[in-house]
Amino acid sequence: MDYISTRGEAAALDFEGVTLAGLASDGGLYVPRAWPKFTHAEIAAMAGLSYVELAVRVMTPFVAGSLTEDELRGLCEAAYGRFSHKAVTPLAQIDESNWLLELFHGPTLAFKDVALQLLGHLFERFLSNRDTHLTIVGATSGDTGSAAIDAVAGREKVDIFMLHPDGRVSDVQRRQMTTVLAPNVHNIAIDGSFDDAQAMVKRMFGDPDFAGRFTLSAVNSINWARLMAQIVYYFAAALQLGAPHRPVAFSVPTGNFGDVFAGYVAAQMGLPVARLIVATNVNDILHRAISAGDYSAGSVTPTAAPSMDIQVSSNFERLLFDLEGRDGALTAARMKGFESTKAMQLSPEMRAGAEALFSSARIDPDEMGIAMRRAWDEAGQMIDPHTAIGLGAAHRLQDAGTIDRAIPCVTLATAHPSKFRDAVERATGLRPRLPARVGDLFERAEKFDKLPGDYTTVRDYIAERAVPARG
Ligand SMILES: Cc1ncc(COP(=O)(O)O)c(C=O)c1O
Ligand SMILES: N[C@@H](CCOP(=O)(O)O)C(=O)O
Repeated sequence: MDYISTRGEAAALDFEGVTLAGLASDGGLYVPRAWPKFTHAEIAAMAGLSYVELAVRVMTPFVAGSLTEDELRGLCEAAYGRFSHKAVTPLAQIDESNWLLELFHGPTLAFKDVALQLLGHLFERFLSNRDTHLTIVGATSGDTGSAAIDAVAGREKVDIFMLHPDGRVSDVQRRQMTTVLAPNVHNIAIDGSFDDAQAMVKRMFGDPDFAGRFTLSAVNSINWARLMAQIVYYFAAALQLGAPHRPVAFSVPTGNFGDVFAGYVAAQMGLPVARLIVATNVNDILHRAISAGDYSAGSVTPTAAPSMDIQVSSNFERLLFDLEGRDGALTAARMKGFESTKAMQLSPEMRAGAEALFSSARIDPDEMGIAMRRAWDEAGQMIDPHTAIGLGAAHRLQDAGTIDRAIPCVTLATAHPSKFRDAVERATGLRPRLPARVGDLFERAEKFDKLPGDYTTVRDYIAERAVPARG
């Protein structure tokens, strides 16, 4: 399998190459040259497999040439052995038409663990034969940071520099990052939003004074390996609900468009996905893009679902590339236009292409609260604000008849409610308890530095501490 850049200029790489590179050198994102396909019979034969075996089946086409099936199995066993539920991503039914896909049984209680636990092992495997020290630079609105830090803390040959927006992550999220005192972990709180942090990270990859001095990599969903691992749980959920003999819809709380793009890939691979609901909070660029073709970034409004307080969604570029007929030059021109004006209109053909699979909804705070209370009152399920936005969107589109109630609809439960205790308590009057596995999080010392939201200051801070590339 080889991978090409959405902007058409960077050299094609194999799976090992894209995992270590993170972002393509032309500023684009790597995607497989063609989507691998499974037949109906191949998907039917996946029913009943353990999560690890399913992961091996689904991901083998993507890693071909870089890992053997047995090597991939070993890495998946190590990654998913740390989950607290045997099913890894269990399903919970909440009414006749709706299910929650619980993606929060990993070490840091959010869906990011599913991909980042594996990514930590992939880095170690690919670095084992190289005389290279990896410098990971990442941006987080809370969950990617904690999951990535857990996955790489203490590993040799890796340093991680994680930027989070100061004061805009929950106390649990912040402490899950800042109480990890391993010497290879560097937390930076920047004055600004997640989008500011993400823009700085992307700029570092393209900055010759910086990128040329270090071996940079990414843990954000710009790194293809992140998305690859997230495809698996769409298969896991759909197979349990009758796929491939029955289509299944998914509602996905969305910020950087990574999780829902993994669902899109599952559909390209042959999984019968009836519909993908793009569920946003008031930071609704993706809802406007899907429903009206308007991909224009406004300013970011802090909300009770802070991990989705995003107005520039990295992975939308991967969808644009497909909607543009996989034309790298057209995609590059679109993205450069967006980078300078912060606005982009989708053509009628692109809108039609997106609408064939995606629907969207923007869920405001009161509707989010209603979804939380309803899940608790009707199904005894305490859900986090992000999950509530997904579930609220599913309810809205079912009530409108856009999603047929006869089709099972799976909302991705992306975080454990205890990560957002204050928001859950405000909405429901119930305060979720922290699971025992987070231990003495609130007794531990924190370590992080605060920096202004200024690119040069942040870049120089990292450059002073990172290990230079050899040779
Ligand atoms: C809890 C939670 N839900 C949803 C999202 C949105 O996922 P994505 O950015 O992949 O769209 C995030 C962060 O990305 C998150 O941390
Ligand atoms: N919500 C995310 C934002 C970063 O998204 P990513 O999926 O691209 O890493 C977070 O929790 O940090």
